[in-house]
Amino acid sequence: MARGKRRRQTKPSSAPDDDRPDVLEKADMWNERFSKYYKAQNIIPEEEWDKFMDRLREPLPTTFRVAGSREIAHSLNSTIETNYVSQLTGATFEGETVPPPAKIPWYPDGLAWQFNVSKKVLRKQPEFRKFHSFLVYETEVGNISRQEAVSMIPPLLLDVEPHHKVIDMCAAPGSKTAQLLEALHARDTATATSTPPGLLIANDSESKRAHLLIHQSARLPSPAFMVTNLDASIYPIMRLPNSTSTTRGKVKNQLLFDRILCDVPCSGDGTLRKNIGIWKKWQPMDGNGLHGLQIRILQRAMRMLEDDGRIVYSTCSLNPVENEAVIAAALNSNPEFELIDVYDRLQELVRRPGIATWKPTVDRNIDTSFATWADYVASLEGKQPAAKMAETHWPPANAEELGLPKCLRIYPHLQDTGGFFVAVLQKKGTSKASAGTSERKRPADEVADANPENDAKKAKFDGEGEDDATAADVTMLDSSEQTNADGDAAAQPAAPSKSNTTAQPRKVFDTGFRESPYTFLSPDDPAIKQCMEQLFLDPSFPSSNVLVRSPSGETVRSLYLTNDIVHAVVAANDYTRIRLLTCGTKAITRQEASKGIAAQFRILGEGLPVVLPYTRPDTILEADAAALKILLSVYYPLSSSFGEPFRSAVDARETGSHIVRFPASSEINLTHDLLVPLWKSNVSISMMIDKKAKSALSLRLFGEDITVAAREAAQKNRGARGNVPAAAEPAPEVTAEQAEVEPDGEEQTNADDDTIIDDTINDEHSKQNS
Ligand SMILES: C[S@@+](CC[C@H](N)C(=O)[O-])C[C@H]1O[C@@H](n2cnc3c(N)ncnc32)[C@H](O)[C@@H]1O
Repeated sequence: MARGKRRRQTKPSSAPDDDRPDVLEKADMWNERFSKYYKAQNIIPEEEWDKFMDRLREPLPTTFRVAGSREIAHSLNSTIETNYVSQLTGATFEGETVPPPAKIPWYPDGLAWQFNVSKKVLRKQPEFRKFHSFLVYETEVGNISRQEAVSMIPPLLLDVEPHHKVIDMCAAPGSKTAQLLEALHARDTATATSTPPGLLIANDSESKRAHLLIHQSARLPSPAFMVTNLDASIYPIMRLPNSTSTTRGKVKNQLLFDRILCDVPCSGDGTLRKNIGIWKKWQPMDGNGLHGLQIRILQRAMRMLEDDGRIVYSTCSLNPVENEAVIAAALNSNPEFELIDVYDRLQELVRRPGIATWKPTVDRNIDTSFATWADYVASLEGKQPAAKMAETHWPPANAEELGLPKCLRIYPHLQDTGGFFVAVLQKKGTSKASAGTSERKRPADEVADANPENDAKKAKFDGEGEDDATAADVTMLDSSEQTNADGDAAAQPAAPSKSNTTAQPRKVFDTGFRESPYTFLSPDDPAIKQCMEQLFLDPSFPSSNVLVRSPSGETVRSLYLTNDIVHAVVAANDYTRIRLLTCGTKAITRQEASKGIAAQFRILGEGLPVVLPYTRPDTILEADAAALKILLSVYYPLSSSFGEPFRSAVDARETGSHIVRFPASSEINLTHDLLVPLWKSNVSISMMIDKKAKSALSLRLFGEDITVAAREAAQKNRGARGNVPAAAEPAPEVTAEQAEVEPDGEEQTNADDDTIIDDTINDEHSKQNS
């Protein structure tokens, strides 16, 4: 049976290559210090210890979440249930039954799944191989998110609503960010993106990882999204313009957040089942060393929270020093906060309560003999304590009063998951999940804190006196110390103003920051007018929220759409100070002039859901399943390849960007209308979505990949295997003129190149502390 198949075993000398990742030397899955440390913490009952350790040595099941808008998610979920689970039920491999995917019992609406098969089964068992291709392609287009089950918990407990201002303090690579973005977009339909009134800022201090967030978010384009690249422990104050401010922070017009996720960097020992290298490397001083940063990030979040807001703190570590000790220290330094009891949430999730006693080790050999910090200091007889030890590593005297059992501890042996810790915090006296901004009077201690004399003692981040982090809370970092991607400190010119833009020139704070400026176009900018005309956009198009990424806005190439609050934040803050990597969604691009066609704007594949609500409905072309099949299987079909009435409708159009609708049809398993951008050249048309999206669509609708890319890949594979190629595939009819616009995205892939089990993008802890 499958569990036995997945158990890691000593590697037999004849093990085939494709089994290697599942096979480990037994000695690699033992760490004396780990066992000694966690036995001392008494977090696992004695009678469960062996089960706990055994489960840690087993590979983690593959888990995924059905993502995207509610409508799309539910229809894809029923495809999984009806098409795949039924086919996979009773599947066998090498004489043994392989269990089909099963729903994760506690995930809302049954939208998360898990399955437990080896790579060998995925590659060689025909039904699983097909399911695997489906998962790879749907992941590529953002309809499925491969994510560890426990990692799905924090966003669920944050209860994000479309009007919330949300920040994900340590967001990369972004699996939780994607969940938060989906919650913000809960009102999206199957075809169109809503424009939520709220905002999500995803932040990560590591530049390369922060760029991953941009890649990830392209899967769910949002006008409400921003990415910043800052140290979360000293996250600067952001302002809102006077007219937009709905908040009453200590600093005038400060942007405060309704929801904050602190999924902090941690030792990651809860991911042992996935990151097996941790068995060798684990040592307790890593957790001791991260404890201070973890506290500072949480304290910073507390200062950025709206009165009735909510913070979720999480780690994938089992170590109380990174968990309860951090919560206790943060609560004691901010007594206006409390833990929320979430025991009534996600009821089928088996969890254990947080603990109020633990024993930090003062060295790597697991010396947990000191009951208190005072005992430890006394033992030093005047010598300096070890650098990594602080009083907050120990349980505080008031640990029992802090309600630490309200935290959630997830252990691998309880429900076949990774290990995880989650705590939910709010300000005292505020309701659990209240929505909107608060009219509650600020507590007296906060009013006292707002005293300018107190502020004078506050540490400064950017020299403007904007940061309200106390010196005790933060490690100071001069902006010049913040590294940019290139480590280069070349000066960036300030964004010059231009008559037709709304951007004002501002001081450049971080001269090492090399991103291009964000310039909002004036609503009557000629480029916007031209774009609205060419793309048949309705006057309701939010032309005041269109930005370009160029110093003065004169080279209008790609147009980004934002919502009002993102516009307000960009307008009121210097983008270099907040190290803004992206904001809004890239929706439209200018197609440079080519033979016979003047430069024109076109809608990007990923931008269509955002632009669609503003497109005049009478300008959308209608087509049928036969036309879709041609558009998927040929790169640049001639209009004469299509049947009527689509053919005449296309012929009647000008060259340029158009939108086509394929109505829902049970004939091809199309549960909702499908809308895609088209490009019409002089003689042909092409569908402007990337190759992977085409393959995903083809698999979903026709049960096979009929795309040119798949045929080419199959031919290449046959060639590589030295087989005589099958009869030549019909070559698409392409001329140089037809090929003037490439469908979005250049990547060409074969489902077999990519393994859902090995999704390194989502391997959130492998590099987090690098
Ligand atoms: C646990 S991972 C986050 C995983 C992410 N939330 C997800 O679900 O995909 C922690 C992240 O914190 C980032 N990080 C480390 N120190 C940081 C700091 N001082 N400020 C902000 N981010 C930090 C790391 O680069 C890493 O990406």
